[in-house]
Amino acid sequence: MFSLFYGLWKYIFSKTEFHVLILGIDKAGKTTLLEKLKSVHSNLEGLPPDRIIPTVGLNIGRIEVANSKLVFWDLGGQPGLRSIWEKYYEEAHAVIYVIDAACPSRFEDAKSALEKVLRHDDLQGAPLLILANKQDLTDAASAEELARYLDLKKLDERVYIFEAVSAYDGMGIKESVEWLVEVMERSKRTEMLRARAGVTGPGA
Ligand SMILES: Nc1nc2c(ncn2[C@@H]2O[C@H](COP(=O)(O)OP(=O)(O)OP(=O)(O)O)[C@@H](O)[C@H]2O)c(=O)[nH]1
Ligand SMILES: [Mg+2]
Repeated sequence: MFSLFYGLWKYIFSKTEFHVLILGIDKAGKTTLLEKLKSVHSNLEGLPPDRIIPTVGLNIGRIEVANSKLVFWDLGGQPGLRSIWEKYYEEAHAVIYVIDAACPSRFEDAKSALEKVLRHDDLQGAPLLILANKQDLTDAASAEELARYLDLKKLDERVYIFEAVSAYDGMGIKESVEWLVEVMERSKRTEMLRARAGVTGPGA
């Protein structure tokens, strides 16, 4: 009896943990975004932009939003490091794909790297948040312009959105994370990952 109540208590009060991959080509602003996410959503001060160096390994950031814990995995985007991305796909609930919206000469590279991510079987059904970053710069493309440019095919049933953000001043970041949490909570991908981890209802 006790274990039934304990199971129920745990089920109701434990926060769901979501793993979110932050991908994008080098210099898109992924690590700067991660640091801003931490300062917007927790009391922790993130690293200031001038202390951030290009990522070679993995940066991890944790925040809590409403009833959920989010663990972000930020990977390096240099061409030689992109082959590491797929090692994290299986465990990811969702993907944030960051693009430097002020650098049109790299849109093609960003597009083909994203298409490759979307083709991978291990990311099937993962919700996708595409960020048109660096909106603080006057020549940055808007979310709509970027969406038109990328003209993504093969999104099939995937839930996705384009958002305009600035990892410098924080524009659009709160709304983006709220969207992500909402879609992850009701995504089939989350159900699938839960089932695989053996997490079920109160009896578990
Ligand atoms: N103006 C502006 N610059 C930004 C913004 N976000 C990042 N940057 C700058 O863009 C450059 C690259 O930022 P990073 O966060 O290191 O980029 P990254 O995507 O993590 O790069 P890799 O780790 O090499 O994959 C740095 O000079 C940042 O200061 C932004 O929102 N606005
Ligand atoms: Mg980085």
